[in-house]
Amino acid sequence: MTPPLPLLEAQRQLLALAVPLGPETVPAEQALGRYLWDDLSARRTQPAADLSAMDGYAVQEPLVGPWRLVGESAAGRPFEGSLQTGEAVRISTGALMPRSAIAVLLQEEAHRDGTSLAVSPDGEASARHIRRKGFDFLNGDTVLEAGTRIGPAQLALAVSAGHGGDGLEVGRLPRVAVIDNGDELAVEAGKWDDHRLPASNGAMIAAMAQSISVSVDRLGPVPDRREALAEALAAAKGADVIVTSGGASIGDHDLVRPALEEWGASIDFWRVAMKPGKPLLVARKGDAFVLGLPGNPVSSYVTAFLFLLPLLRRLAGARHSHSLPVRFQARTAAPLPPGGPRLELIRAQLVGSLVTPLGQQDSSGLRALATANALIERPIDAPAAAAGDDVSVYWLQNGGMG
Ligand SMILES: Nc1nc2c(c(=O)[nH]1)N[C@H]1C(S)=C(S)[C@@H](COP(=O)(O)OP(=O)(O)OC[C@H]3O[C@@H](n4cnc5c(N)ncnc54)[C@H](O)[C@@H]3O)O[C@H]1N2
Ligand code: MOO
Repeated sequence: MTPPLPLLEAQRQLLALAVPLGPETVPAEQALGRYLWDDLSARRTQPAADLSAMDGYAVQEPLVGPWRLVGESAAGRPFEGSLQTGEAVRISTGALMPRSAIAVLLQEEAHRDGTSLAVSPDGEASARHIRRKGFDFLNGDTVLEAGTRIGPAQLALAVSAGHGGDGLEVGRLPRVAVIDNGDELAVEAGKWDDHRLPASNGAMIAAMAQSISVSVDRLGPVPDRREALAEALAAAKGADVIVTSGGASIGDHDLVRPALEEWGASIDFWRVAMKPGKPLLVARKGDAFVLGLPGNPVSSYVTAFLFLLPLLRRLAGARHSHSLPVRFQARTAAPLPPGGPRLELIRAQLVGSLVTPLGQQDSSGLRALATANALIERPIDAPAAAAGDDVSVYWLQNGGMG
C-alpha cells in the first residue's frame, strides 16, 4: 500500500487533473455564483463624462465667487451650454458637469439669493467634488478576469460595463451523481431499525454540491454488492463527477475500489494523511471523475468540503487558486494537544477571531458537525497549542469561500 498523500499534495494532484468543462452564455442576472470564462472588457467608459459627486452648484471662475445662476444640470438632463466667467448652474449628484465648469460648490456651503450665488464664510468651491470621466473604467479595460466568481458586485460591474443585454459567457456547470452505499443504509426514508440507519450522506453531499452543479442525481443508497455498485456506476453515465460515499476503506465489505477497477476506472490516488477522511479515493474513467468519500458522515463532509467542492469549482471555470477554500488565522480559545501522523481537522465554533474546538470529535458525530461553523487545521506533528495561540481555520459557510 502506498503511504497516504499529504492534504495539499492530494488537492494539487486532483486540481491538476481538472480542466474547466467549457463555456456557455447565460443572461447576466442568472450568472450569479458562476465563473467567467474569459476576461471581460468594458464596452463603455464609466463615468462616461465628468460628473458632480454632490448636490450643489457647478461653477466657472472666479473660484471664490460670486456667480450668476444660468440654468440647471440634473441627472439624465444635462445643461447644454458652456459656462462663462462668473456663471454657475444648479447641479445634482451624478449629473454631467457643464462644459468649462471647474468646481462644485456644495449646497450647504452656498448662499443663494434669486439668481445670485455666493460662497458662505466657511465654504469653498472645489474640484474635489467632480467625478472624473473614466475614473472607474475606460472602454476596452479588462474589468473582470477569466475565472472570477460572479457575486452581486461583479454582476453590477459587468452590467455597468455594458454586458447586461446579451448575457455573460461563463463556465458550464458539472453534472454530479451521488452514490452512497452500505447494506446498513435504509433504502426507504423512515424504514430504519437497529441495523439500518437513514442514508444521510447522500442528502448532505447533494446539498453541498447543489450550487456548483447543473444537476445532482441521487443514485443510492445501494447495497454492498459489486453488481449493485456496477449498476449504479452505469446509471451515472453522463455525469462529470460521480461521488460515492462509504465502502472506501479496507474492510471485507468495502467494495468501491474493486468495483471501480472492474468498471474500468483508473485510480489516481487513494488515502490522504488527514483525520477525518483518510480513505478518500480519486479515480477517472474517460472524462468523468470519481471521488470515493469515506462513509463516516463527518469524514464525508470534510472530504467533500476539501476535495469535491474545489473540483466542482475548477470544472465550472474557477481559477485554480480560487478553487480551494480560504484558510486564515484565528486564536484558539482552548489548548490543543500535539498533532499526530495525519493532519487533523477539528470541528469548532468561530466567533470574531476566537475559535473554540468542540468537545465531540468522533467522525460520525453529526450534532457536533451541525454546531460547527469552522474547522481548525492541525498540521502533521504540530506542537501542542496553548489557549490564545494562532491556528489555521476554514470557515464552513459558503463552501469555505469566505
Ligand atoms: N481496519 C481499518 N478500519 C478502518 C480504517 C482503517 O484504516 N483500517 N479506516 C477508518 C476510517 S478513517 C474511516 S473514515 C472509515 C470509513 O470507511 P468506509 O468509507 O469504508 O465507510 P463504511 O465502512 O461504509 O461506513 C463507515 C460508517 O459510516 C456510516 N455511513 C456510511 N454511509 C452512510 C450514509 N450514506 N449515511 C449515513 N451514514 C453512513 C456507516 O454506517 C458506518 O458507520 O473506516 C474506518 N475503518
Ligand atoms: O479518518 Mo476516518 O475519515 O474518520 O475516521
